[in-house]
Amino acid sequence: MLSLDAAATASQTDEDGSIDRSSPFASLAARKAALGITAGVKGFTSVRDIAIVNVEGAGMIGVPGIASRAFAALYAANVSVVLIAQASSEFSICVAVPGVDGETATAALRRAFRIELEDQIISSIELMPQCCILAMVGENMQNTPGVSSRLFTALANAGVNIRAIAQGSSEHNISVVIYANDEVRALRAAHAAFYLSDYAISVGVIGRGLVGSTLIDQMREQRAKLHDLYGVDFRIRGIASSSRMWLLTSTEDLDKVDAPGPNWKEHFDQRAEPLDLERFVAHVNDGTLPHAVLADCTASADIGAKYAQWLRAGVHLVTPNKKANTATMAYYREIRKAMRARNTHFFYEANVGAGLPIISSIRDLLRTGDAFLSIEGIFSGTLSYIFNSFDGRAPFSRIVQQAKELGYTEPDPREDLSGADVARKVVILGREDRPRH
Ligand SMILES: NC(=O)C1=CN([C@@H]2O[C@H](COP(=O)(O)OP(=O)(O)OC[C@H]3O[C@@H](n4cnc5c(N)ncnc54)[C@H](OP(=O)(O)O)[C@@H]3O)[C@@H](O)[C@H]2O)C=CC1
Ligand SMILES: N[C@@H](CC=O)C(=O)O
Repeated sequence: MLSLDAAATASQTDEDGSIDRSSPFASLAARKAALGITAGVKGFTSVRDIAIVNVEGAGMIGVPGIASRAFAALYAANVSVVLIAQASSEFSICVAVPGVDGETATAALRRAFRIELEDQIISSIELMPQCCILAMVGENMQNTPGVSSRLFTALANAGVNIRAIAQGSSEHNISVVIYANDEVRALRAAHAAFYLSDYAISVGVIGRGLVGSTLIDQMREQRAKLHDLYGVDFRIRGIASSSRMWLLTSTEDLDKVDAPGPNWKEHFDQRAEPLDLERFVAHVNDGTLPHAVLADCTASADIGAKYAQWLRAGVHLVTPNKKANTATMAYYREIRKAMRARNTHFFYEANVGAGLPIISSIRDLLRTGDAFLSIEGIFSGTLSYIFNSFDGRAPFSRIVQQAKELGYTEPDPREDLSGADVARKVVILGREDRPRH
């Protein structure tokens, strides 16, 4: 049994009920608890090694005695029932039992309902092994609307599928049955949703050039502040270049790894292994942290072509890379479909205007009734620099070289010089004009 209790964090509230602000990070949960933001939830517990048995059939509807016979059969087989769920349609009854008793329970129920199974009154009695129960408990949850909704949303956002739900009318315990593999991810997501712990986010950075390195440095600089203000705990768990990757464990800190060298770039040089993109993504999204984010800081179309697959696997994406958003319309739509299917996010504000909030501003305007009349702007830092700097005295190639050194150009400056980069930005903005993709 794995249990995380809010009491540990709640103890950071002073005895007189005031909030201890001496430790800004540790006191976040206590601050939230004192403000009532934890919605009366005291903690979460998981019960491992559970199997569920589902008895299903339209012929059960309105027929008295089915539940009584089912439980009598389980009692006779000496199986203890841990959780019961039945929807008001009476179409199915689901019981959770200890994993070791799953086969026995299924066989006992099949024996008890042999005739109903033959007559198709009951259509199936199925065993679903390898589950666990996540229980949310708290006396003060009673009469607090929205508690279950917050739990279910958190689990959905973490990509955790709920297989059965039970809530006693006392409202002190809401239990959900989930796949055993999702246990850690679910516990962390549930805790974070009720501010009983931090939002731990597993981050993988693909591309460690100008943008990738700057992003990593900014995350390191901002980490403490984001943790304090929002309870967000970024863990960089992987960094990749075009040929190599460095995988960190979920507790390894980028600055305190067991490797010589004063900074992460040197650690990367010493510890990176040959790139295996599939393994890289699987490592970042290995389920030990509830949320996984990939930051694609390349200009690679091959990487962009993986977005739909990754979003469908429950990984969130953030990128300055324009290739995916300017691929075929079919692929553009596929990405949006994948996001909807798994509740994943795809953020690409830096596709146009670098650090300026152009895409979000346009979306705001479109959502509040404005419409595109035309798209005009200066879309290329590289071309602006060249036009402002070229006066015939220095060779054109030197000006382009300077633009590259200043970090304005694409990895391949021909993308800027040919106008392809500008065209991509305009396509990306134009495609924002179709809210129902
Ligand atoms: N520069 C800017 O001001 C802005 C840039 N952008 C966009 O940001 C992205 C990155 O630009 P920038 O940082 O300047 O480029 P860099 O050339 O500095 O870095 C690119 C990085 O991507 C890596 N890479 C390339 N292909 C792959 C691959 N297939 N798999 C894994 N890694 C790969 C490279 O690896 P290696 O180290 O092995 O070469 C390198 O580390 C581009 O899409 C660009 O359009 C967006 C807004 C502004
Ligand atoms: N190469 C681009 C920068 C990123 O989009 C430019 O010159 O504006």
